[in-house]
Amino acid sequence: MSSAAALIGALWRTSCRRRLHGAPRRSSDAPAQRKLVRSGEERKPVICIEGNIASGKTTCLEYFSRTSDIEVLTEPISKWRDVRGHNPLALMYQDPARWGITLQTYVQLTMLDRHLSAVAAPVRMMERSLYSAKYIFVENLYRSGKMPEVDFAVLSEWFEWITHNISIPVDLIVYLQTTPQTCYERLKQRCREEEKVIPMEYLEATHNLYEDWLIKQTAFPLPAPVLVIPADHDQQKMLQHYEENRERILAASGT
Ligand SMILES: Nc1ncnc2c1ncn2[C@@H]1O[C@H](COP(=O)(O)OP(=O)(O)O)[C@@H](O)[C@H]1O
Ligand SMILES: Cc1cn([C@H]2C[C@H](O)[C@@H](COP(=O)(O)O)O2)c(=O)[nH]c1=O
Repeated sequence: MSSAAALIGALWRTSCRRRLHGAPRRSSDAPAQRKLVRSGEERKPVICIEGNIASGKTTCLEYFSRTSDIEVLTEPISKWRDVRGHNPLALMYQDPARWGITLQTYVQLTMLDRHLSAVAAPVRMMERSLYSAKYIFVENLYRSGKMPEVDFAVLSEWFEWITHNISIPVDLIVYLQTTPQTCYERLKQRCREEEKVIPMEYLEATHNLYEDWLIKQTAFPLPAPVLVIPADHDQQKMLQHYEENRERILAASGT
């Protein structure tokens, strides 16, 4: 893993970010805490694009990559479909109780690697995050009874160790808010082989978890403020929405 190597020689530092009065608790709010950070690098703003499966995240990232000096990191889905000749994504959809832990362990590793990789441009935009992998997908497998408790416990221990000991800065979450119906239609249109078995109920469950996390803000800590962009519209209208929100997105990221 390229970025894991970046941790070698990492420094311990004291994180002193304070919580705004009345703001929802964020996962970075722990009292002054020593965390591993990448050494010798200027910290650049990180924006995570979040949203349900097939909500339009990749399309949004493509648009920004064409029109701004932004480094775009899409999800490492090609790795989830091929790790040394195995396809943990397909295996998980075929038998979630058996392979959910396998996929989610690998997702956690590859998302961590994304967060820790060197940032080339002034701003980074990345698709999803270590946080949504845990709060949406692991949580969904567990709550739906498809992940054994012991697998959930091991993944949770890993997640908590990582987030307590490694600095994973996120400056803004952009939530592409769709209905599950919209995602279902776009999913069918995209026609990814592994996802042909996904029923509407699955998209409803992941949608509800996203809403609890990012809209109601009741489920899990927020790693950053949230900007909501309604995303049920056609592509043309979505590009307009991105344009209207460009300054807010870049301002919120501190540029
Ligand atoms: N606003 C939109 N209206 C209709 N189809 C869309 C829209 N945005 C994306 N799509 C299509 O929906 C599918 C899923 O979009 P994608 O950007 O891959 O979503 P995600 O990355 O969130 O899974 C793709 O086939 C894409 O071309
Ligand atoms: C993060 C994450 C993703 N998945 C699955 C869900 C989808 O089938 C793909 C991602 O596709 P998207 O169109 O980019 O949403 O990966 C998963 O099962 N577990 C995860 O943690």
